[in-house]
Amino acid sequence: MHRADLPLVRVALLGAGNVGAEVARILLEDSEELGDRIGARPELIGIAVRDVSAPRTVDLPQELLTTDAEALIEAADVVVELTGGIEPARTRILSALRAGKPVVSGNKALLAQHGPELHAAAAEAAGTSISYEAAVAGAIPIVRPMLDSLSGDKVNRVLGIMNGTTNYILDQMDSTGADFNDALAEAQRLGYAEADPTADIEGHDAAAKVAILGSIAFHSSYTIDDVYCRGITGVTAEDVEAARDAGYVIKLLGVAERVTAEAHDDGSGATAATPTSTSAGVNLRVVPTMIPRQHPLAGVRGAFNAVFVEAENAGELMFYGPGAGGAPTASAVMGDLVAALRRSVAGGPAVAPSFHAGLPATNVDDVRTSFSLTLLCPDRAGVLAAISTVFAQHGVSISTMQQRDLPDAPERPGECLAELRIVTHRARNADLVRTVETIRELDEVLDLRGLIRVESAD
Ligand SMILES: NC(=O)c1ccc[n+]([C@@H]2O[C@H](COP(=O)([O-])OP(=O)(O)OC[C@H]3O[C@@H](n4cnc5c(N)ncnc54)[C@H](O)[C@@H]3O)[C@@H](O)[C@H]2O)c1
Ligand SMILES: N[C@@H](CCO)C(=O)O
Ligand code: NA
Repeated sequence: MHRADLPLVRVALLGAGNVGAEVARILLEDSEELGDRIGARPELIGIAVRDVSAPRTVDLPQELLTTDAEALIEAADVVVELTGGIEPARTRILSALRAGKPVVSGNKALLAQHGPELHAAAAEAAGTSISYEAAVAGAIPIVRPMLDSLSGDKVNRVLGIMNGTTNYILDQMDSTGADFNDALAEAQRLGYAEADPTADIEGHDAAAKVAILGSIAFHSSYTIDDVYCRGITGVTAEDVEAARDAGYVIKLLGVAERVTAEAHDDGSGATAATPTSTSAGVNLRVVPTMIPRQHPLAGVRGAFNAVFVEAENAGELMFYGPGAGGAPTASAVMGDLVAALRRSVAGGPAVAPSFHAGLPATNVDDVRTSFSLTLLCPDRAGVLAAISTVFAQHGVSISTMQQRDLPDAPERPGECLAELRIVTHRARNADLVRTVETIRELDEVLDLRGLIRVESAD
């Protein structure tokens, strides 16, 4: 068909911030080429903003700006939501879906909290869809490969660096020896972290992405409340240095993994002290984790993201690239928009993701990982025996123990102290927590620090 004869599709854009302004730019610059790809020319009919006179990162035609988002949605064929937050984004998306209009969104906070409701609304209005590639790891294609390319496989684990701000901070701490506060200040100066970086450094942003990706990977609906979440504010320069000395790097990992009822044997011969009848399900968590320097995720530097997928038939896959930023995230939004419009042009109902499996989210108590911890002790006979007895009592098996003598420690002038770095075999989280509580009470232990999970230690 000649370009001039292509039908028009009316696109409403909600939000003209970092990502929205870039989406508007691409739509305005590339609409003819995109029209050829879609078979209909996308026409940006308006951009809903809060303040039409606010400064923008991209020069946008003033006549497209409006504060009446509802009228704009009403007039459109497809809606792109890039305002963020729960309301009014949720209500606006629901009204568009109920009117049969496809929606593209980057709103991870909303998807991680109200995903089931939004998917249900899309499914009820046959022919429509909600797409959100931008919501997980920005530009990296991961949502659609999980939905489509891996839909015939069985995913066992998804492991990712899904927050650029925290990866930048941990990378700075690792490569320059900076402490947490200095690295955070640098991340803010470079514009990676928000002025209020809480959602990034406390792990909430990554937890939202784990809920979204875990739902797709395991064909079950999860929300952010199902994700056990620990941020990086407690990670010290000493932890990072100790990890480096032992051949590891600390990353904030988002994990969604299949838990089977049989996954109890750690290969060490130790018997767990508490019953371990784990029910099958999926564990979802965000935790600072030591990973070996040779692991593919260890090489993910700066503000980059990566997602590592282990699937039964595909084996190990890694998806890597920019996880944030206006133009990169706009690329993911545009991919979803083109795909949704191609479907509309072709006709027929949209294909909904399947969440039929209903695998329950499991409690973190039953998760089995290795742990690293450092103890400060007096250097005298019987100390090691007392400590290792507590580990044995709780069924936690020690994999490696390194001793460093500290003859001049300020804690006890004139006394010989030793620092013990212990890495355990895989153990249940609950058993490890009890071990640590008991060890803290021992007279032989002056300090316990650097308690961090370890991936792939045995
Ligand atoms: N920036 C990134 O790198 C990135 C990456 C992935 C996903 N996302 C997601 O994309 C979305 C947009 O992110 P952003 O970085 O562009 O945020 P932003 O804060 O730069 O932009 C949001 C814009 O929406 C406007 N807005 C807020 N409420 C509104 C309302 N009720 N009506 C009209 N306009 C309203 C704000 O004034 C602001 O200009 C968010 O959901 C975010 O989580 C962002
Ligand atoms: N704040 C997020 C933006 C992308 O979701 C990050 O640092 O990765
Ligand atoms: Na993505």
